[in-house]
Amino acid sequence: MKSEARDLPPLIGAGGRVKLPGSKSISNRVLLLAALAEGQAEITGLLDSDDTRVMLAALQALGIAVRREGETAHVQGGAGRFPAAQADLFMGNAGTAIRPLTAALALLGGDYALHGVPRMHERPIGDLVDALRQFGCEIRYTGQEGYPPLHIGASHFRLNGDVAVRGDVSSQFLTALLLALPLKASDHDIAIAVQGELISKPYIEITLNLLRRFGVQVRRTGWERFVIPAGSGLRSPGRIAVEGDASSASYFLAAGVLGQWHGKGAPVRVEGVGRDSIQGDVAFARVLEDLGAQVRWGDDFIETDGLQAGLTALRGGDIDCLAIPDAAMTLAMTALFADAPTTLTAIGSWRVKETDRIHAMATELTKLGAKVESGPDWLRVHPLPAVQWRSAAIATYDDHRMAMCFSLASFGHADIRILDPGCVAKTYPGYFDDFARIARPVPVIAIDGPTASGKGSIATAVAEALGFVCLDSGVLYRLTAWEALQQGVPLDDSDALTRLAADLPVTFAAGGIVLNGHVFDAAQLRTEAVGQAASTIAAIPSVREALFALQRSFRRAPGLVADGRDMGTVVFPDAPLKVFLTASAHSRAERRYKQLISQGIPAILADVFAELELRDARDTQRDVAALKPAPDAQLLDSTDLSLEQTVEAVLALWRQSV
Ligand SMILES: Nc1ncnc2c1ncn2[C@@H]1O[C@H](COP(=O)(O)OP(=O)(O)OP(=O)(O)O)[C@@H](O)[C@H]1O
Ligand SMILES: Nc1ccn([C@@H]2O[C@H](COP(=O)(O)O)[C@@H](O)[C@H]2O)c(=O)n1
Repeated sequence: MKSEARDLPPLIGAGGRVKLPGSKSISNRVLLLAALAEGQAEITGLLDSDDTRVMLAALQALGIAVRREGETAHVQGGAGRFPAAQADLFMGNAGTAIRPLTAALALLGGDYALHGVPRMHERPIGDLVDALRQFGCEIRYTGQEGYPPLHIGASHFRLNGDVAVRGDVSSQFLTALLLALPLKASDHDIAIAVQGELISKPYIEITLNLLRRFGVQVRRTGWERFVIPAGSGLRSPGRIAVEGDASSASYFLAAGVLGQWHGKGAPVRVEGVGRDSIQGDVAFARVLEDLGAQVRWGDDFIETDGLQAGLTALRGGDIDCLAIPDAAMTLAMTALFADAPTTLTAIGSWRVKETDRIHAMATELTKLGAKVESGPDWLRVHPLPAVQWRSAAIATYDDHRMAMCFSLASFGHADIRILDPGCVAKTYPGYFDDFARIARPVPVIAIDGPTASGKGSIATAVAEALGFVCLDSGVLYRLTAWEALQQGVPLDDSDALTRLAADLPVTFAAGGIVLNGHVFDAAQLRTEAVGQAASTIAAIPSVREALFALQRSFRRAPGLVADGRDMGTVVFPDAPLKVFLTASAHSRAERRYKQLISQGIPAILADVFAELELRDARDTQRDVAALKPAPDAQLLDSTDLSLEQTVEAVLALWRQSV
């Protein structure tokens, strides 16, 4: 089931610390090794995500006793066998679970069915199956040849020289064999010969490192031949800690660079990986450093802090990503902010990941306005100038890394909506909450209140004092009403009014409002007829919805002051300062009366008062986005304050809030 879309506020900076969730690659390898080993294992820092749950559920279905307490799991090893000789195993879309389990089950033999989500059935496994068949394993494709689902039958284990496995499609095939073959190496050396250039070598390093922890010393000749020595057997190390996930670290490390030079930021530190990490994706931080980022390394942390002295943007260039296929996706995002095109090479494996990531990345970057080129195993991303950014709803293709990567687009100059953000549960269920904790959104001062309370005048003065952008949201309702009156659209024709609002041909230039390509005399909007019509159509939910994105598009660095009726309650609910500005009805009527007269618009005070009360009633009593203070709004009564005093009061509240 798809999750609800998530709108990300544009960001002006980033700063803080993130404790990384456990590494997916380490978690699933350690779980399998512990399940097959002799003895009990206590695994700390274990990742809790879809992919690790899939592995845990499979191991339990295979009869392994696992007790979980938060991030710690206690596994009673099966000492080289699974108690259940028969099982039906759902593998979701977890490549790190299905591949090594297939190898272990096939070598042990039994009656096992392995299947997953539809995408899993499109991810190749034929090279692994071919390798296992050389050992006499019985494996049958129950769907499409070369892909899951699979049925595993009896094992007629035999050794016949080196076993060949391809290394150029996925390194997980080799990992699967390395993890499972100690089960059969009691009497003989078992050798694996890798065919083709091995990709993702650092992931093989993780596998070898963890095998060592479980007592198996694999010998290797370069990256072509691996030998599991006779007499090898898996023995639990007792306690084993899982490092933080280095691929997940990449988003925060990128944020620490983009956030610092785009505005307000402090360093961003990820905790759980450091200079001695066994994960290859920590090399992402070195790549960032080469591109011009300031990076600091600790034993258990990595920190980024903007750009190196003298730089104004990250450098572009060609980057060989063979060793960092997952974290390389993050480089496609930082490339938007570089000073020259960035070409990611050796990323052919992206084609067979959770989705075709080269296609997905190119498609979604293009939506933002970026120029992107791609080939079978490469992707070139051109820098995206501020004025060319387009707001976009980003599709995530049921791929956690697509969702996490595109959170970085919120450092750009557009509004970003992430579709189906829940797909991050595969490896990082709390990602968006952690990202929000280090993100510094473009600040908004929301000023709401009744008619003629002074919102517009105060908002303009506050914006000027702070150098912020100013949005008078009432103008959008007034413009829609004005167009409706011009075109003779009845004020109860909600469909026609919604179309008018959605296609409002308006831009806001330094010289004022440009409507239908012409500078518009804003005084025409200030008549009471337009005001009443505006408040009538403002009660139509679809009209409000149609104006929503336009209002949010005003939130740009360095900040926004927005005035209206629902700025703090609906449009910018995360505004760090919300002011509800009031004044007595009498003083508001008097102010409006004086304002109209000073503008040469004839008015009668009693009429102004009556119309103001009518509009107040309509605005406060409507069903949708009714005028009311947000629960966290500061109430400010300006009845006895001058304009200047009111401005100062708002500025004082702002100073207190930052
Ligand atoms: N504190 C104040 N003291 C005296 N006059 C004020 C004060 N605040 C605003 N005014 C004046 O009141 C008039 C109405 O203010 P303004 O147009 O800013 O109100 P508003 O809340 O934006 O109204 P609307 O909702 O109708 O757009 C202006 O002439 C403005 O100068
Ligand atoms: N956020 C807003 C702003 C305005 N309205 C409606 O538009 C009318 C005109 O607004 P002014 O601030 O220019 O007077 C107003 O009476 C509201 O009905 C709104 O609903 N939400």
